[in-house]
Amino acid sequence: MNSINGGAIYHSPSQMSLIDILFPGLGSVFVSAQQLLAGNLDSYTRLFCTLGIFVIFARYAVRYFWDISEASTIYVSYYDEAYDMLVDWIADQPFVHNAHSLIARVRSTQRTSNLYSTKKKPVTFSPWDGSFLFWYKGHLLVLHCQVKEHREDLRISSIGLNAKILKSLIEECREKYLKGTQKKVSVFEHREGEWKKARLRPVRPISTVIMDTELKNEILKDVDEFLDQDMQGWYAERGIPYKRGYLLFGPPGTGKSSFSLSLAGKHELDIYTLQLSNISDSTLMRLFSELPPHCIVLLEDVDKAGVGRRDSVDADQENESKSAVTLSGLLNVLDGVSSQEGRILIMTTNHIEHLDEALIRPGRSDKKIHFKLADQNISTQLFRTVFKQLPNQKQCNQEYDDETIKAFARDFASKVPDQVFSPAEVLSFLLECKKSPSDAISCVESWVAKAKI
Ligand SMILES: Nc1ncnc2c1ncn2[C@@H]1O[C@H](COP(=O)(O)OP(=O)(O)OP(=O)(O)O)[C@@H](O)[C@H]1O
Repeated sequence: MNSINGGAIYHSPSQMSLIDILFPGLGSVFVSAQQLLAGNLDSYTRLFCTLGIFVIFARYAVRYFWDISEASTIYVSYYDEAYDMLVDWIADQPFVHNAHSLIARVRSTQRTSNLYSTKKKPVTFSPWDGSFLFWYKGHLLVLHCQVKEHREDLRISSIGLNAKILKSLIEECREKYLKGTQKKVSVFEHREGEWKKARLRPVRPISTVIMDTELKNEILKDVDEFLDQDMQGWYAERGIPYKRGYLLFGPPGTGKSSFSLSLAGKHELDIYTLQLSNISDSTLMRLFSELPPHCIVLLEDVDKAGVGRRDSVDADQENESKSAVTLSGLLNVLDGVSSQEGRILIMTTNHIEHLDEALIRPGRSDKKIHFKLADQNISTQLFRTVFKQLPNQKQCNQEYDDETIKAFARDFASKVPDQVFSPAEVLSFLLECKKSPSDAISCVESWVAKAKI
């Protein structure tokens, strides 16, 4: 109900709030319009009221025009890497600062440029759950963010039926993203049955993974050959599935995961990693069918999943409660047509003896690589890795030249018993003494004595 008192117009509160709920901002437009019509405002107030009405109507008009006009749209699913590309690009756009609905993320894994940020817990903002207008190369575009069950799908629209400008935007996002992920390995994990990029890891040079040199070269050559450009055709002509499998086995801390990551970095491949202990056969099948061509699939600790030896009844029963993936489910996936061509499978285990023969036979595990505890050679190389002189870096041990470090390394290694400590343990000790190679040598015997107890 309206009432007029001394020239002022009042609306009943319930009426105004209903208008505001249905059309945010429109209530105040009505008030201003009524006051204008009543003609009881001074000239400044009238000007402000007119401008206010114009702005608010313009906002509704743009939205209305957008809705009725023909628009081109590109949809980007949360589970597609294009989502990461777009979100990474959006976070740097000026329109983010004016967005009315934002999500704050601490060191989001999607962002590429924050990887080495020195700021503690950097927060990034992205538009969230709403529609946002922005200009791109002279075109007015709208970004729609739709939140569904804690995830968000994105849509970008432009006026007109030609999607060229949208494609050009996505291409720009892709280029920026690829620049940001250079010299890094993208690690994908499964989330709710879909692959999702979980993190970016810096490429670790394969030379820093210390193992038997001959064995390392043999594996690297095998992978090089497999990934050779002509190889896909070679396999196809012979009707052999184009895939390769490696089983890395050995005690914890011997470099199996490090080797897998380095290999991915060397060949610029992404890693798709799976813990078999928390997925079902059908999810496994689906995830394998969605792998891109040319990637590394890393199945870590396969012995811990429910895929132990068939002849071990106790182990099977114990495993059944731990995992929904069955041995036959895994074998089907490894052999099946759903497995992408050109994929490299790496399985790791601390207990090769717990694995079924079927899983480790050639064709599924083409090469079995034993990662061993540290011997003299590995200890020597680890020492040299920690204390080597690097150009353009502030050195902790500038007083020692390469020859001296080599001699120290031999001395150090002679004091570390063979096949007792993992490379991870030796490395951890060396890092404690990283400022002084001579301390490493003088303290190693007492460390060995203590660590062996
Ligand atoms: N052979 C090695 N050469 C260089 N560094 C190594 C080596 N082995 C282990 N390390 C170091 O030890 C740490 C643990 O290694 P990693 O995770 O690769 O071992 P793993 O064999 O995969 O262990 P797990 O079986 O427990 O998964 C890493 O930080 C890595 O740098």
